[in-house]
Amino acid sequence: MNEKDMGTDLEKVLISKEEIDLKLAELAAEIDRDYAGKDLLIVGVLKGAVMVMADLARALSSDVTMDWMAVSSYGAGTKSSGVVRILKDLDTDIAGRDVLIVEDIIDSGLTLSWLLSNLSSRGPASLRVCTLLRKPEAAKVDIDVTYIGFDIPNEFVVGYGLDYAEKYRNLPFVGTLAPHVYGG
Ligand SMILES: O=P(O)(O)OC[C@H]1O[C@H](OP(=O)(O)OP(=O)(O)O)[C@H](O)[C@@H]1O
Ligand code: HPA
Ligand SMILES: [Mg+2]
Repeated sequence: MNEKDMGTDLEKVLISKEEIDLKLAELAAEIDRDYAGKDLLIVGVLKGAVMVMADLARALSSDVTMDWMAVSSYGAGTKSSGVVRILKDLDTDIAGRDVLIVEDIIDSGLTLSWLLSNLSSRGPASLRVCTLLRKPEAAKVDIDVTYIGFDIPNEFVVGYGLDYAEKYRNLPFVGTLAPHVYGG
């Protein structure tokens, strides 16, 4: 294991910090190009997207504004409950704004599907999604995602914002958890 010693909890590093940095630089260049001349608002979905937001925002050359929404659908387990709760709403009125939702992961897609319908009802000029990770095999709903970092296998991952029972978010890479940690 590199960078931080997480003992035997982690099984393997799936995506290294270097791979994440390179990918975010590519995505930022695309976003800069696509929104040139626009007044983009990026919306991070707390808490998982904190690292992606922080690093993506710094990789962008354009001026953007940032806001946050907190929703939760996972609780302490490894499965989405499908019930999404707003824990913190946006401070910004997004009517007429170009909005880009930034996520750490699309797993079942239930969180984002709910969020997209919630935010689109507020009348943004445009609404798109950027996610670092996506699990194509886990999708329960089809979501149109414009900016995707990595498609990953259907395994529970942690690190770089992603948690298991609120732990491991501060790992600088994305890794898989050893089954004994979650009783697998
Ligand atoms: O596609 P889905 O199956 O809906 O899963 C993806 C969502 O689940 C996680 O958030 P969570 O609700 O666990 O809260 P957190 O961001 O605070 O960890 C993750 O950060 C995504 O927001
Ligand atoms: O694989 C995952 N890991 C951590 N949090 C998550 N939320 C959805 N999928 C995941
Ligand atoms: Mg989240």
